[in-house]
Amino acid sequence: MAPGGHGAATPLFLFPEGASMITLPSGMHISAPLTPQQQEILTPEALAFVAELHRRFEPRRRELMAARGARQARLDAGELPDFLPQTREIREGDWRIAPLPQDLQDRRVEITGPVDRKMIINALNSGARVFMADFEDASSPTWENMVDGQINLRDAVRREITLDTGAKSYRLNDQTAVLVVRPRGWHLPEKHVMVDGETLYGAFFDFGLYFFHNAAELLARGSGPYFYLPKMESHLEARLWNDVFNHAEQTLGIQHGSVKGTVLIETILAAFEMDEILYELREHSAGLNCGRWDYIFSYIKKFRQRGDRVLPDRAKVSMAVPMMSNYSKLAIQTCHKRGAPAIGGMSAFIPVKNDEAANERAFAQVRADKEREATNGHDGTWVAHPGMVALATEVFDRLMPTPNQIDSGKQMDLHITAADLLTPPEGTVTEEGVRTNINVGIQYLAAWLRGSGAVPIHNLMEDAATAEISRAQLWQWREQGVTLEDGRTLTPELFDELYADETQKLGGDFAAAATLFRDVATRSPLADFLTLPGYEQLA
Ligand SMILES: CC(=O)SCCNC(=O)CCNC(=O)[C@H](O)C(C)(C)COP(=O)(O)OP(=O)(O)OC[C@H]1O[C@@H](n2cnc3c(N)ncnc32)[C@H](O)[C@@H]1OP(=O)(O)O
Ligand SMILES: O=CC(=O)O
Ligand SMILES: [Mg+2]
Repeated sequence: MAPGGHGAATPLFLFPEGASMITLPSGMHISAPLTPQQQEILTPEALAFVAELHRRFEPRRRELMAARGARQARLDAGELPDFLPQTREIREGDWRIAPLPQDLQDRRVEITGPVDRKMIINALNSGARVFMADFEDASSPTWENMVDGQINLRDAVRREITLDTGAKSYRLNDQTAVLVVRPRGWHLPEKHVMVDGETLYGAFFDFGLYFFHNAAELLARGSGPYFYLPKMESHLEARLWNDVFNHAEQTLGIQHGSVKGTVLIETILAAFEMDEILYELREHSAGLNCGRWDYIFSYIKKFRQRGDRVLPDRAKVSMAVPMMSNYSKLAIQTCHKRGAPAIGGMSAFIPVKNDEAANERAFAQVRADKEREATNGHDGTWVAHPGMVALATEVFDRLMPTPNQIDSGKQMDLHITAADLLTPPEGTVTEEGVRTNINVGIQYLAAWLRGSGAVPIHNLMEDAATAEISRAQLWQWREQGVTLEDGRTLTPELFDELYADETQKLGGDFAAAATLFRDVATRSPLADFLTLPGYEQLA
């Protein structure tokens, strides 16, 4: 326990200049400077709420992370995932999630983006039905990004968010997107905050602060505290979120069931527990989403030791390959059986400046992706850029004339087996694929270390999930000594040669990122997330 114990309040001296002394809840320490604006978010009451989340739920979070490790050991030993025998009754039972609130009935286009002030305003004004404000894949978790993101969201909820850059002035339109917030996943610490001598985890920090400051206000404005829940690997992890929601509602006197969570099915293990995840959250559920990029990453990570589960070049693992299409159709079927929306995923194509032909190709790729999703039965989709909102809206308006397709009957006759989810697609690994992963991974990490969590690289949106694919593929290909399309084996020596060539092309500015990237792409055992060693280096 930290000095002061539970009984006494802990004083904190703040810096830089102009900062005052605030009182922290007993047992809490913050090792970061706070601006006066940040103190409006990190109030003693809000921090006490967050500390209580830690005290109640941290032991279970830790157990669940240990369970992930134990499961990985079984997968490394050759076990394959399957639907759980012990939850058969839930899968076969006749139940539905609680009715959706009015403003989550029609989610045909959702824009995502970091919690940056300008981008929040642009996203809310973009014409999308929903904006997912992201503390996760799209954000580098610097202290400033995380705390200033809370300031920005508080102002957005109250429609007081503005920005004047000198060049341009930003204000909210009369009609704006519904706000949904994605807190960090269960695995990511918030190293600047300690409670009773233990590190606080990002999920408690992000959820707790947003809920504390905004839940009542959102409800008073006819919306609610809505969340996207990332990177879960089991229904027990969903149960923990549900218990956090119950506790948060009770503590602040918010009506039970007001919180709505949309779970990203973005791990191969969660794909086997979609019914169970919806069931755990049934009073707080707003459906599922196909987080395709982390899903691919998870497949590689979970089967890292298996030569029979090696994926081809990243660019060849599209949503059209059977394993990905089966996963998305199973999500649609599972959700619709339970009265829940099944939201599609993110095409990485973004508008291309100064190259009309490439721009047209990007739009054609996004159109094809959204048409596939709408035709299959998804109830909405994600776009990465305001320039793609109109296109995705046109596709869903054309192919989904109703607010959602929950009662469409699409995919209801489908029978997806474990093999349908697990069989890797055909395709080769090429030298170009190896080089691209090295190049993009290093460029992304360099941006991330500078505080940008989503960046355009080679005309594609790159974020933490896509970077994870790059480095996990390299790790597995090198570890397995994969045979390249040209017949060569990817030995450590060949990897070193290609790596040296790519880093030399990038130049010295990328040295720190290159060193970190090499570490997470080659060191054994494979790091669970590149953001964990990365976070140690983040200012
Ligand atoms: C795997 C997953 O988890 S997907 C979800 C997580 N990933 C994301 O959310 C990525 C979101 N997208 C982005 O961050 C950005 O679109 C990027 C980084 C890919 C490209 O950004 P930029 O290079 O700045 O794009 P560009 O220069 O074309 O932007 C034009 C305008 O649109 C704005 N814009 C671009 N993307 C977004 C967005 N997602 N939300 C809000 N505004 C946006 C820019 O801020 C800029 O505004 P301005 O004209 O007022 O200055
Ligand atoms: O979070 C989304 C993903 O694709 O990963
Ligand atoms: Mg993701």
